[in-house]
Formats: sequence, structure tokens, C-alpha cells
Amino acid sequence: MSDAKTSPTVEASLTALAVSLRGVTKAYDNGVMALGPFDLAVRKGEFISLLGPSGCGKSTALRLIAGLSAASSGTVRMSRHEGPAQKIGHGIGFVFQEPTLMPWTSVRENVRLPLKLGGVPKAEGRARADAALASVGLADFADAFPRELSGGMKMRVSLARALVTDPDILLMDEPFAALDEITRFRLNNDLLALWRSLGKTVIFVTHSVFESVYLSQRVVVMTARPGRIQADIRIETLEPRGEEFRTSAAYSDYCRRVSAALAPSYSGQSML
Ligand SMILES: Nc1ncnc2c1ncn2[C@@H]1O[C@H](COP(=O)(O)OP(=O)(O)OP(=O)(O)O)[C@@H](O)[C@H]1O
Repeated sequence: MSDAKTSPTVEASLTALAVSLRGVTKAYDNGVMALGPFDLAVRKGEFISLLGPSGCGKSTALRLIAGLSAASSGTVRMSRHEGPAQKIGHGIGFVFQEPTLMPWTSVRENVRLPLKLGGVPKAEGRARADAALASVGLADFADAFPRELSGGMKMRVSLARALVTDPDILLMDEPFAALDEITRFRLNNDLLALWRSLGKTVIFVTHSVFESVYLSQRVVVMTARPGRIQADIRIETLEPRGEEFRTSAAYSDYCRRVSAALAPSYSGQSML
């Protein structure tokens, strides 16, 4: 994260950052200007949400951070990985909207996949997969097949697969969007508990104002495409959060503030 000319003070603040995007733009080959210029700094251990209208470039921003796609201009920087120099997955875990599990093999083997691809010996991989499954409440389902699981359980498996490499940063792209509300609330609570216990940096993409306020320490509201920062709202409340936060006046106030910040991003957009 450091430049040769960076001062010690700036260096100290940079090392506390997990991710930094400066003046980042992304134009796709078909000419679509998807993002930017976009600036974002995420501190280590922070939980932030990216919120914005459909097509504003949220997934694009995650893909740039993950290194799955290159920026057209600007800089994307990640913190140095702590631990093994060549960490599997480069210190990043990605959870997509679809669980994308292999239907022909067990839950354990699905979770073990990144370790298998990374050359981790089978016995160690199985033990780590079982530990990751236990962390998402699925210890008893390691031998099950994906078809035997509910939508929420499949998403837990997907989360376990992202955690199994012990990433520093967890990128989540609308992971709970397809789930019913009760399942979503449960997963929200379990994700917060995991975040508190594991201390990962989480960047969470959602369309939901309510979900973003419930989960995040900061809600980053994006403009319509090409996505830029419209507002960056810190959610301050007593931790740990739970159902009493969801029904509190403070929660409603934050939801109103975030909705108001989001409204201009929808102006001129057809609701059809
Ligand atoms: N590979 C690609 N090639 C061309 N255009 C793309 C590509 N991927 C995304 N786009 C376009 O870039 C814009 C931003 O897409 P992106 O998926 O990042 O938005 P999003 O905010 O995540 O949308 P949603 O909330 O609907 O998932 C859209 O107009 C999309 O059509």
C-alpha cells in the first residue's frame, strides 16, 4: 500500500486501510461507462455497504476490488496480506447473489473447492471445510448434497466457501436478495456475528436501504451510472446490533436519511 515518497504519518494511515480506490473509472469494451470517477477508502475490519440503483456499477466496483476486472483509469489498492505471502484467493473471499454450488458433490466438497484448487492436502482441506461449515451453522450438513438444502442453507454454504481460505476481505454481491425476509433477517444476524468474531473487512452490495443500515458501519450511496459517491453515511449505534436495533427510532431515522440520499440517484429513471 505504500509509495516510496509516502510520509511516515500517511504510511501509518494507509496501513490501516484494507482497500483504497482513487479516481477509478471503468468503461467496458462496448463503450458503456459503468463507474466513476469513484473514490473509496475502507478501513481494516470495517463493514460497509454499497447501495445504489440497478446498473450503477456496484458489481463492477466489487469486481475491480477483487481483481477480476481491470480499471480503465485510477488506482485500486489492497492492504498487504498478513500471513502466508501467497494466500489462496489473494486474501479475498467473494460471495455472489447465486450460491453457484456444484450439484454433483457434497456440501463439504463444495466448500473445500478453493483449497483443492490452491493445492491444500485433502485431509487438511476437509478439516478446514468442516470448520467453515460449523461457523455458518451447517456442521451437520457436510455430507448433504446441494439439492437437499433450502435457499438460505445454500447461501450459508456459499459463505462458508468464501471463508474457508481465511480471507482478509469479504466481498458480497447482493447475497441475500433472493431469500424470503425471515431467512434474510436470520442471515443478516449471523453475518454480523461472524463479522464480529472473525474481524474481516466486509464490502456488501445491496439494493435494500433497510439491509444496508442494519448491517453496516457505513452506507456508501452511489449515483446512477456511471456510479460515483453520492453520500457516505456513518451508522452509529450500540453494538452488538440485534432485533432491538431493527425496531428502534434510530434505525428508522437512518433509513430515512439513506433513502433521502438515494432519491436523486433514481431521478429521471423509469420505475417500470
Ligand atoms: N461485462 C460487461 N460488458 C459490458 N457492459 C457491462 C458488463 N458488465 C456490466 N456492464 C454494464 O455496466 C453497468 C454497471 O453494471 P453493474 O453490474 O456493475 O451494475 P450494478 O449496480 O451491480 O447493477 P445491479 O444492481 O442491477 O446488479 C450496467 O449498465 C451494465 O449493463
